[in-house]
Amino acid sequence: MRLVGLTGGIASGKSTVSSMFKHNHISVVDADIIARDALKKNSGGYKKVVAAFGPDILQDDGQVDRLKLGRIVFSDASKRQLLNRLLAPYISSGIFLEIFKLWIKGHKVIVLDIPLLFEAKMDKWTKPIVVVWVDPETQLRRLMERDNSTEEDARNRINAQMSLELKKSQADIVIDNTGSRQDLQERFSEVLSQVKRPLTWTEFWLSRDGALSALLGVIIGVLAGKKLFW
Ligand SMILES: CC(C)(COP(=O)(O)OP(=O)(O)OC[C@H]1O[C@@H](n2cnc3c(N)ncnc32)[C@H](O)[C@@H]1O)[C@@H](O)C(=O)NCCC(=O)NCCS
Ligand SMILES: Nc1ncnc2c1ncn2[C@@H]1O[C@H](COP(=O)(O)OP(=O)(O)OP(=O)(O)O)[C@@H](O)[C@H]1O
Repeated sequence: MRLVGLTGGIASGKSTVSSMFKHNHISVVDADIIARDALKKNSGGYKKVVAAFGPDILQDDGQVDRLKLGRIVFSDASKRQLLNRLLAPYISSGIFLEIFKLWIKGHKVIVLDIPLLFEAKMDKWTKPIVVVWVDPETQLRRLMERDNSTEEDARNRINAQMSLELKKSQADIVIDNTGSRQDLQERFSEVLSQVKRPLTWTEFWLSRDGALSALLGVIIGVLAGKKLFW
């Protein structure tokens, strides 16, 4: 099994690239969706977060007001670390559960779309690591346009993450998404062929089919050994 890490900065284009993988029938595990589930009303993560941040972060319907919580944690590093600490166990177990479900189904290449791949030290599980990079001005403009946010809010969110330059330096593959969507599509086609190249032996043994072949080999070996000795 090949676990491809897909990461980048906020609004650098991870979800756009992730949709391209899905269109090409490659499974994607989306950490943002798992993180959203971890904050759903009455879940374990929700209870811990409400206990720590107080009922002021709730909407009238009892759900977490994500905009409000976002404003708090993206402008205060210690509160952000607290939120990360509370949700991390739910997010990582959610990611591993999704990987396991796809492994059972026999998927051989799985893309992990994890914004905080490096920050959460999950990069050690993935190879290759694809970083979607964008120049700082384009990143700020796209973020403000997409979220309809002020420059201050957008800068706070960008500064809450490890620098995109550092992420780029630790990548196996960099996708520069500063240009047009057409440019991105062209670069994506090159990356897709790298991601889909044949599995290495190690990756094969880690896949469901590889593990079953190994098990079958052991069973045949044991049976053949028994026949020889009895
Ligand atoms: C603070 C929250 C409620 C804000 O929700 P909101 O709907 O406004 O944003 P959303 O969840 O869609 O995240 C948008 C982007 O923000 C960035 N981001 C999210 N959480 C963090 C964080 N803790 N630190 C740095 N960047 C973050 C990511 O690039 C993400 O793609 C939410 O982001 C959250 O619960 N974050 C903590 C969980 C987490 O770490 N998520 C990232 C998954 S690896
Ligand atoms: N090449 C491009 N040209 C123009 N707009 C783009 C391009 N790529 C992405 N966008 C737009 O930029 C915005 C950010 O992209 P996207 O949502 O894919 O980023 P992201 O990295 O997934 O963000 P987040 O970290 O918040 O999840 C979106 O509005 C998207 O439509």
